[in-house]
Amino acid sequence: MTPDIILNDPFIIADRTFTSRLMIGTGKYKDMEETRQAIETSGAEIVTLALRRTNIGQNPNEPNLLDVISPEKYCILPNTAFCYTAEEAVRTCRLARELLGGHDLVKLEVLGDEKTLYPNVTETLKAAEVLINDGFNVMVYTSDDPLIAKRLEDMGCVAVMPLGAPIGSGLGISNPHNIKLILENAKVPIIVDAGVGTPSDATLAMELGCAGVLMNSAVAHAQQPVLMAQAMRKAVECGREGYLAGRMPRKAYASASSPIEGTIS
Ligand SMILES: CC(=O)[C@@H](O)[C@H](O)COP(=O)(O)O
Repeated sequence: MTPDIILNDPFIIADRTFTSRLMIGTGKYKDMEETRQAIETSGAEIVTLALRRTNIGQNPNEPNLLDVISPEKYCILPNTAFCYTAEEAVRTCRLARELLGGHDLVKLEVLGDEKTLYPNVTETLKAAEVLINDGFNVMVYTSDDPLIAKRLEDMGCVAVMPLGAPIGSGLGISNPHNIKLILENAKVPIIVDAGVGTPSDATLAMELGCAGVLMNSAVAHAQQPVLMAQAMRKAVECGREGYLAGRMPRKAYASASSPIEGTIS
């Protein structure tokens, strides 16, 4: 039987309710079929794509990802990967809105350099302001700096997405303490985006209290992407359930598993 606490645990982004807290990218797969299978197996409902590298209708003669990942089935989240200035990111979001018939949920990422793919926070703040004023619902990729995360929330971003580690690194969550600090003051969903390498990384993010996890490389570059998609689905669910259940207190000393108190007589 599913406990009520799980049944009453909606994941809401920009007034839309989702069941899955795993969000997944579409890059780096062997082919479209593998992309389709992995995404379906992951159970993700929000699927992100880099508009600058993915054809969703800009090139009518090329295969269109939306033929495989249908907007009727998934919430498509266009992202601004490969944008290095606020201006490029804003232009990319506007193009996405046009191509997707007015869809206004976007993932903003403005990158600093090609080596680290770290967010350029100054340009991210600029772009977020323009996009919010233009009516977009902005989910924003950012550093794990708690002050910047709060500022992005206060500006009106609908979700704040601190990195776990650099995009594509698979290094896991390098600074869980910062993620905790971000979570402490957050009123919007905090989603770890980037750097997840293993299911246990995803579980940790969820156990910390994150609302969700967004990943791409850990699934697409696994030796068995579809199997990894399944593992990630379970890992995110498992971490969420563990978070809601509440961990036992840590103790400095042992405590017998069958103590006298509480013995059933
Ligand atoms: C897919 C996406 O939107 C990116 O932010 C990023 O690619 C995710 O990072 P990983 O590939 O490290 O999971």
